[in-house]
Amino acid sequence: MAKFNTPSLANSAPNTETAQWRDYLELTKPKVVAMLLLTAMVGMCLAVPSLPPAHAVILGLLGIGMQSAAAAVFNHVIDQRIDRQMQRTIHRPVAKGRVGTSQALAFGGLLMVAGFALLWVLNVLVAWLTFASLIGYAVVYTVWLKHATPQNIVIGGLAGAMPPLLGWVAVTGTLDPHALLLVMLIFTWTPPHFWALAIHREKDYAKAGVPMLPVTHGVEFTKTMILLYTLLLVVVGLLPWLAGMSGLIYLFGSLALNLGFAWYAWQLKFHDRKGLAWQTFKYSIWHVFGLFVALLADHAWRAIG
Ligand code: HEM
Ligand SMILES: CC(C)=CCC/C(C)=C/CC/C(C)=C/COP(=O)(O)OP(=O)(O)O
Repeated sequence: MAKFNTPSLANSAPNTETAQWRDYLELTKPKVVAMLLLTAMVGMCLAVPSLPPAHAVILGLLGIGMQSAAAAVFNHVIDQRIDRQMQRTIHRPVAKGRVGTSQALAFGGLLMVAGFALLWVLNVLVAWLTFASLIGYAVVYTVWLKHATPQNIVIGGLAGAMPPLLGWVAVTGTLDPHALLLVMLIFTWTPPHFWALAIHREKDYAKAGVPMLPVTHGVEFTKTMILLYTLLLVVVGLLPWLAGMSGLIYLFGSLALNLGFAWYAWQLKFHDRKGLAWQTFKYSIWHVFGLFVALLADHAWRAIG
């Protein structure tokens, strides 16, 4: 059994370069947070028959965005040692020492408190649920799950899947089963999204001693899991339509996107070629974007129709 690393802040890199504002922006994982905010906004729009109130949209997106960004900053601090061991992450601001651990913690702390306060103004439920997601990603996933089990990203994926529900609660102040269907979509999407990348970067994870599925169970098994999850996604993708939450625009949009993802996964499993795992990962990002745009377009069409 291989020995896997546990996180530690020891062995910090010397602070040899000066931090720039771009380094602080990078710490927040801006593209990931932008996608999380799109899913949150779709949750807000689907929560009400017409347009959600402007103050809930503005405060909600700011608060969810700041808390997500804070979680990403804490992830950089906690992961700095493994980030230094992987080609993909070696140049990150904390790993390289351009931003010190205390500066990053202060920056993350500020975002966390400000984000929590903004959401608290909206309603207590959204403030606590968003904070729980932050803890889920920054502490439960990054500190513990990531190093404990190859199911790390399946369980930890719940935090990243929460924003549509958070957006929904920001607007209504209550939990609704329809919002859980949106969470299920991202929850099922996350394993093929990440494992495609993990196959492409398998050596990085092996070197850093992180027990990702391709490292612990091999690439072939991981490809089978990717295929199974994309097939499951085809089924889960039908639920918003079956539940009457979304109409035909969503149904056909999601079927096309989900079958496209399953096709990539099939190729990866049975007709792999150089670079296909990376292409599958890239597809997953356009896929989740398209899926939530389809939900939004469908909702808008039904609202004006
Ligand atoms: C536990 C759950 C997740 C894991 C482990 C994960 C993992 C990753 C990793 C490692 C990357 C970096 C790839 C690179 O360096 O090029 C990435 C990129 C990305 N992920 Fe995820 N992800 C998760 C959830 C999500 C969610 C929920 C979303 C949004 C709905 C998302 C959206 C993105 C986007 C947009 C990128 C591209 C970022 C860029 O190009 O800078 N991810 N993901
Ligand atoms: C409040 C709230 C909704 C919190 C969720 C925040 C958040 C940024 C979720 C995205 C998940 C993600 C990018 C995981 C990758 O982490 P990784 O450490 O495996 O990847 P890395 O090696 O690229 O850092």
